[in-house]
Amino acid sequence: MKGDGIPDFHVASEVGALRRVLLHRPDLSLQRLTPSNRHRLLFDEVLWVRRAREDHDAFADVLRERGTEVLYLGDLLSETLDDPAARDWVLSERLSEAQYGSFHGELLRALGGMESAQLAEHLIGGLTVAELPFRPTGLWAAAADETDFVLPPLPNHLFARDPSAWIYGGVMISAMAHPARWRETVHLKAVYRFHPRFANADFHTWLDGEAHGPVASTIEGGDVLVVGNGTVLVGLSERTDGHAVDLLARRLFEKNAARRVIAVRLPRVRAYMHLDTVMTMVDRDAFCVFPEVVDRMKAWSLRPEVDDGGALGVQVTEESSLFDALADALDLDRVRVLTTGGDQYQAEREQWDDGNNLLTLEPGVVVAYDRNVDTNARLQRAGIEVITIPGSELGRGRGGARCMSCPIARDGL
Ligand SMILES: NC(=O)NCCC[C@H](N)C(=O)O
Repeated sequence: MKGDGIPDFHVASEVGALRRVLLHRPDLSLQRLTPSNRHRLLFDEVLWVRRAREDHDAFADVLRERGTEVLYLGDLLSETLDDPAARDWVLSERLSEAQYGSFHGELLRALGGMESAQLAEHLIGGLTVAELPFRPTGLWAAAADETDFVLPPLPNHLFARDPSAWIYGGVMISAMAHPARWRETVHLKAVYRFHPRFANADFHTWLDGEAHGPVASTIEGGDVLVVGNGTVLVGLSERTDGHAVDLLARRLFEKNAARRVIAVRLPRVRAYMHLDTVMTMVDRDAFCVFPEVVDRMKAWSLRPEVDDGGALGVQVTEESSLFDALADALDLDRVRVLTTGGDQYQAEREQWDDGNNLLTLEPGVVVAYDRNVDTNARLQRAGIEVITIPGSELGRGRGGARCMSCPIARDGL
């Protein structure tokens, strides 16, 4: 708890005043995105990085002007690496002997000797053969070009929402679905375990980024909405499956952090990779949704259930209406459903450009990309204050204001 009386780490809702948020400023990793590697790295286009950085700074300014403390992952990781134990842990997680065989030891020594800021920059931004301070040996090195990556760039750190998510009094480290994003969670784990700001703080770790059980299952933060009042809404999507949600629900129920998890099933396609690409909460009683997908989603409620032997289980009940279930969970008569703007073509375009992916700063105040004019106008007509930021560069990796932010302290409803 800081002097402002707000818990450092507690996210009690989707729309209560946003107090602290984690962002990642566009960096070296995006400079290494090319037409030939962008698909593997889950981007649809390359970015004009300088402009993306300016636009991202404008986003951070909006947050600060509204009283939100902005933390940057690059800074936190660099500060974390000042601790020798943290540095050893990160390097041992990132570099296995199996992967780097012939020059593993030399690489460990080279990275271990870097300044923290430089090491953080390369862990996120990648390291090329040309940047190695030694001549690597072995077949891989003999066959590699100077521009090949020894450490791959991780441009999707821009989308801070996904590798970890704060849910009530704890954090979920995601089990990421795509190899291009697997390594991100090492950095988040290191920060939450070792950084002085987090290391001695009192919070739960709901999931630790492991593969869950015999069937490897995955979950990402973009699928998790902390709707409040003891409820969490989770998407079963291209990235998140039911095993991980079952486990998350059980962990939340064990600590009485939540009473209900509502799960919805999305089509498994890239345009709707996470729930927050088609649905975000914008006010105490309102959601902004892409109806073509959301209207067809099946929904289930998960609640804690204690058996005769006293063991905690999870009871699953199918819901007939997602929005009735949400109204019930939020103690409302009904919720308002605000849809993507424009005709059918424009709505599909605006969904693709993250028109529904809004970051709510307080009830009824959202940050949105400027380009989604029809959706933004519709929100304004419904009484929502829309603060716009430029989206033409930042949106090229398919993420909006919500995707680019990881709230770590937020008030309740
Ligand atoms: N929550 C989100 O929807 N995040 C957007 C992630 C975009 C990133 N390029 C990805 O494909 O994982």
